[in-house]
Amino acid sequence: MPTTLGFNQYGKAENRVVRITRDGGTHHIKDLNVSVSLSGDMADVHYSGSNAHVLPTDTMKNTVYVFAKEHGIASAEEFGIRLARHFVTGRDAIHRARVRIEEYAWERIAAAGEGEHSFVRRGQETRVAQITFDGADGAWEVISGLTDLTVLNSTGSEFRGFARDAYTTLAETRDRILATDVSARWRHRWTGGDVPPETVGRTVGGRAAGAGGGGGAGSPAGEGEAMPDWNESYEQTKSHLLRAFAETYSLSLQQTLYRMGARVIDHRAEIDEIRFALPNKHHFLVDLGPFGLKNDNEVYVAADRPYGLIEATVLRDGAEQRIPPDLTAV
Ligand SMILES: O=c1[nH]c(=O)c2[nH]c(=O)[nH]c2[nH]1
Repeated sequence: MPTTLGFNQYGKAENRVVRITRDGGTHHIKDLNVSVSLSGDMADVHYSGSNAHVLPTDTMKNTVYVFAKEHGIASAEEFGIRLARHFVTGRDAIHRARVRIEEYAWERIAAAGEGEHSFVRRGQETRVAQITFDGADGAWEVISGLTDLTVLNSTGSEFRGFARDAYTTLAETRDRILATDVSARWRHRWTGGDVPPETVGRTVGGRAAGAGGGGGAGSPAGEGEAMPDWNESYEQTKSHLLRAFAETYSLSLQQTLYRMGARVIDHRAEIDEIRFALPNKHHFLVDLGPFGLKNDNEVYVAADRPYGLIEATVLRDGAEQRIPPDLTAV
């Protein structure tokens, strides 16, 4: 039966890298989970088993660790850009690279008294980034985001006036708990331009680091948008999300979602699109009547499932919708 190879990519998933930067007795920590996927001229390995174009996934893993040593990790985005550019510009057979990164945050234990090298894992959100570089047109796509940013408003939320059918039993409420684990991805307008200096062709331990070739980044320096300050952009975006959640008097989680997205688009010029998946973490009032007690919005049961799942994209006017609908795929 005739068959053809469809879209394919390969890489090393979940390279866990912890980079310590020593500044005298003060240490800084970056803790990432990096997944690399490459695609390009890979028909032969699938059809005939020739590995001539196949850079081993083991090499990708090594590259992650060597780049962490040599360049440090200024931000997940910058690290991902450096890796994606290296793979695409370093080898003719690789046409496209996608680098996904999760970053786990650590906070200093201030009162440790043991020097500045003790940390406690921050229990808040996980920061994520996905960098895609297409060598054919030199286009970069940087999507940043976060998962599991858990937030709760203990009042200022209603849900009423909803559609009803024969199966509707939900009571209207003018005062409920609104809680969610924010999962959001935002796409930066930046698509190339002032990429940091090329590293392909430099030497590592006396050996050539890349397989030659390369040339510069995807787009000539100076063209296009300035590259954002990724860390500043992340912190500001997170802060706008939190403030919009807190400041919106909510008529539904859908409305709150839209306000959160619109606030980011309004305040952050570098972001064109933001997508959310917000579980509605229901809190139900406990019936304390059997005990002769009134429950004046004081005692709730936090249900873990089922949960409502509210998903939407908010776009700058004229921007294209490019973040995939399923956020677990980004
Ligand atoms: O904010 C909400 N949106 C809904 O669509 C919905 N549906 C539901 O049962 N409760 C809620 N709450």
